[in-house]
Amino acid sequence: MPEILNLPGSLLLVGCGKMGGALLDGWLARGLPPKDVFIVEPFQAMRETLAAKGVNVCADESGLPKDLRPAVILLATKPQQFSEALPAYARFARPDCCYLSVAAGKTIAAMKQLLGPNAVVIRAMPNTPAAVGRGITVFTPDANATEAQRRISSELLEAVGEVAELEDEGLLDAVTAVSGGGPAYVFLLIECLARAGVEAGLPEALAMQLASVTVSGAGELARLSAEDAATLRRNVTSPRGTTLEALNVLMADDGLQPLMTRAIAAATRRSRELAEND
Ligand SMILES: NC(=O)C1=CN([C@@H]2O[C@H](COP(=O)(O)OP(=O)(O)OC[C@H]3O[C@@H](n4cnc5c(N)ncnc54)[C@H](O)[C@@H]3O)[C@@H](O)[C@H]2O)C=CC1
Ligand SMILES: O=C(O)[C@@H]1CCC=N1
Repeated sequence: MPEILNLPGSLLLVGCGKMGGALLDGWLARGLPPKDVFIVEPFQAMRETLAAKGVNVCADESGLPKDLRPAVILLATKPQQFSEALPAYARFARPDCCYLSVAAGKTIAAMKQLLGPNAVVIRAMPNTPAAVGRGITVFTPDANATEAQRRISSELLEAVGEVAELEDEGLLDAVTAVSGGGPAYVFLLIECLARAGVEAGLPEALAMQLASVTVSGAGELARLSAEDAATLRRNVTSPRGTTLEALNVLMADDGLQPLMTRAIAAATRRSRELAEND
């Protein structure tokens, strides 16, 4: 795990909802000192929860210390809140400060329009398993980001999971569809598997336990095994056995693949739309 205690300044979080909170929890669990974290969060109940973690919290930008010099500013409001929220943070735009955005769709160019042309912006797409150190983030740095800023951003993100850097920012819309939203599809799979179990006669609590433990166990096996997903699937599928009957349904021409392809195309399209419109 990389050392994240050596940020050359404080960390400012703008918006600490589900994604900002997942990253924060991951960083705090990995030793980021709460006193070095400043958070702007308008939702009062959330501020109270955050204050209990020992971080510095305020309701808007005017509550930040005047001499604050953040090394990294995490932008984690909804994309629809960017036009209103970001201009207040333009004053931090200096070569030694980078803005790390996790917003779906919002391009580096669009953010620089709100933060000023000299702002160093890194566009990232993480996912909520970051909260338990098992996220995956893909990021694209602004052309003006220094090597040190790329490294700091990468190390922060590596502290909560795997990281890949992409030169082609245009691919981040597909990344958003696949891994940004991916946990939601997996949770839906758990829900569907459990519901189907109930419909097959199982008690609800047992069906949910079976579905949830099976999905996390299969995920862990896929992660740790030297075999690829298709081989692991075949390993479960006995000739003339039970799994084959289910897979014949799921792998039919109108089965899971065309459905998933359509779902990912729809999310990718929406991410592209968010660049311009709300
Ligand atoms: N939820 C997820 O799984 C993922 C979300 N994202 C991105 O993360 C960003 C945040 O999404 P969520 O955490 O899901 O939304 P959220 O609604 O849970 O969090 C947004 C937070 O921003 C706060 N906020 C609103 N206006 C603000 C302002 N002017 N200044 C400071 N804070 C403000 C809200 O009170 C809220 O707590 C979005 O841009 C989304 O695209 C990216 C990857 C995954
Ligand atoms: O649904 C969304 O727009 C965000 C981006 C990826 C996951 N949640």
